[in-house]
Amino acid sequence: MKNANKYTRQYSMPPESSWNWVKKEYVDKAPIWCSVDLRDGNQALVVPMNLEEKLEYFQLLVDIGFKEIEVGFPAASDTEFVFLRTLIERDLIPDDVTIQVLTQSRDHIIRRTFESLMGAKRAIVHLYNSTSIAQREQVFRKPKSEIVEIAVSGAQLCKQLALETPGNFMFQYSPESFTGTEVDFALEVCHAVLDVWKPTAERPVIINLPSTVQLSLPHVYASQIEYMSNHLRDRHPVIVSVHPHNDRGTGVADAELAMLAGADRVEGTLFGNGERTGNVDIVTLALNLYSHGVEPGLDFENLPDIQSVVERLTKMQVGKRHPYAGELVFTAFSGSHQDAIAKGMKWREEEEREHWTVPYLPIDPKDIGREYEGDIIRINSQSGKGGIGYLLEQKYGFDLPPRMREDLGYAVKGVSDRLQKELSVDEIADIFTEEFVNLAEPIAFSELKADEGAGHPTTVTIHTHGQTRTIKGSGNGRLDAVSNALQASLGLQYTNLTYKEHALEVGSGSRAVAYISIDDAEGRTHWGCGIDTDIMNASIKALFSAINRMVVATPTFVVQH
Ligand SMILES: CC(=O)SCCNC(=O)CCNC(=O)[C@H](O)C(C)(C)COP(=O)(O)OP(=O)(O)OC[C@H]1O[C@@H](n2cnc3c(N)ncnc32)[C@H](O)[C@@H]1OP(=O)(O)O
Ligand SMILES: CC(C)C(=O)C(=O)O
Ligand SMILES: [Mg+2]
Repeated sequence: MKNANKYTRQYSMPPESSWNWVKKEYVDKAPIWCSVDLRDGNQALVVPMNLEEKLEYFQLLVDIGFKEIEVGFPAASDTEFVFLRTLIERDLIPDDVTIQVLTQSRDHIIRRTFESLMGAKRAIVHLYNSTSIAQREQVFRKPKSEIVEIAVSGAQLCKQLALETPGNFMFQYSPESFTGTEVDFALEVCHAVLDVWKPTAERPVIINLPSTVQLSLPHVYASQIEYMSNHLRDRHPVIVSVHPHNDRGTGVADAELAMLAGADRVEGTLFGNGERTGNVDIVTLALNLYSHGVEPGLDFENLPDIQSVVERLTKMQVGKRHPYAGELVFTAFSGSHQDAIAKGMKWREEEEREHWTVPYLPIDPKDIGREYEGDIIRINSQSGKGGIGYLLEQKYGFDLPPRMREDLGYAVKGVSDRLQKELSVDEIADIFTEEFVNLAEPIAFSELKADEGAGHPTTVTIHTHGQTRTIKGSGNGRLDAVSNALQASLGLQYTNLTYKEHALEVGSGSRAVAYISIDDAEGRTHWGCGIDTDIMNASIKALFSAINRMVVATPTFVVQH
């Protein structure tokens, strides 16, 4: 990059820092949440929401549990004005929800804002003007004293109109572009406004300190917030609020560190919609708290439904890697992650632990309405036996022996690699069936007859090379007898027969499944699986499957006729 010297840092550290927030390990209580989706989010949409869409969005925010909702900038347009009038006239604002409206510090805009509030039982009137060096120099072209005057005159008019308008009004002031403002000057403007509004315990004032544009690392913002919180005269009737944006990609960090530094309240939007790179994402903030065992006070138990409503109304898409909500954020494709997740889930079931500690999954996806199947483990050519076996067990009930999982794993990865695509559980089950289950080529099992006498004498009917044959054998059990008959009659050579069986509880009808491995003359292991309503037939089919895999893998072998 040739032009780095074109840029310089545009923020200032506060005159002093106590750094007390650094010593706090985590945020131990939820802040007061304020949604600004309907204002900051809406003003940044290519096509802002219409009346019906705003009404639906408002209801969504109420259902999630927001108690403070900035419903718009009523002086900005007819749609904004009519929306607020509709909320008031149709009595759509629940008693425990306070609406908030934004206004510039300009006479006619403040007056229009109060007109829009006629009949509201309660509201927060949010007044702002820009205070940063850049805005003072370039936009307003005014000295500090005149910037203070803009804020003070607006605050005075708000106070006067609040007295003249029926309803219960609370005030909020934002030194907009706070992060580009000298912190002491921001403090001076806020004090001037507070001197007009005179907050009390019964009627507190909100001082909102936005990172209108993120200019610094998050610890700088936290230090600025801490300084403001510590130096506001008469701090207690003041609610310190933050309003982070996300220009440097650290909106969440800004909000979290600001809470450690003394912020009582956070303004943000669902999934971070908002100007440029967006406002801070309240979903992420709330679920970050939740993942530390702190009740966030907002209900995201059905996040996928909330997301689809937001996407439909805003016509914006939530990214696939977006924290908590993105399609892929609980998904492990890679083998070692899948293996650890599968083992962690099993361990959790066995140990019955209270706290969630499954590797790679910061929270239980089920808590926010996500499914395990199709959400957590997905299979491509980077996947491993652990994940593949886990999926097959979860959906189809096959509890494969570990070494057989390995063989299946290679078969599945091979298909995914060849086709260059992800495979579904059903496709994995098809590969498993095709490659390992009830294989009947070149040797098919037909019938078993238990003969009389010691040593489990057995007659087996088989089909091979278009012929039906009857072969006999005996052994230390029925399966051993069948195996001996096959080895003696067909010239097969193998050793080390291993065996596992279980009932197949998934799916209709009760069936048994058996897994068998054999080692051929060169020491290679071949696995087979058999499924049948009868456990003995299942084992024999598993043996035939293993033998058939061995025969197919040994092109030089000829079945004796
Ligand atoms: C960081 C934020 O998100 S702040 C919120 C921003 N949101 C919006 O602006 C969305 C809604 N806004 C609008 O629809 C329009 O801006 C309106 C209707 C409010 C006002 O429209 P207009 O008066 O036509 O235009 P505009 O907003 O460009 O006004 C600019 C003037 O207001 C002044 N101004 C801007 N903001 C403020 C403020 N907060 N307080 C006082 N004066 C302000 C500017 O200095 C400029 O003054 P000038 O006329 O002397 O040059
Ligand atoms: C109006 C203010 C609070 C704002 O949206 C911002 O500064 O980002
Ligand atoms: Mg904003």
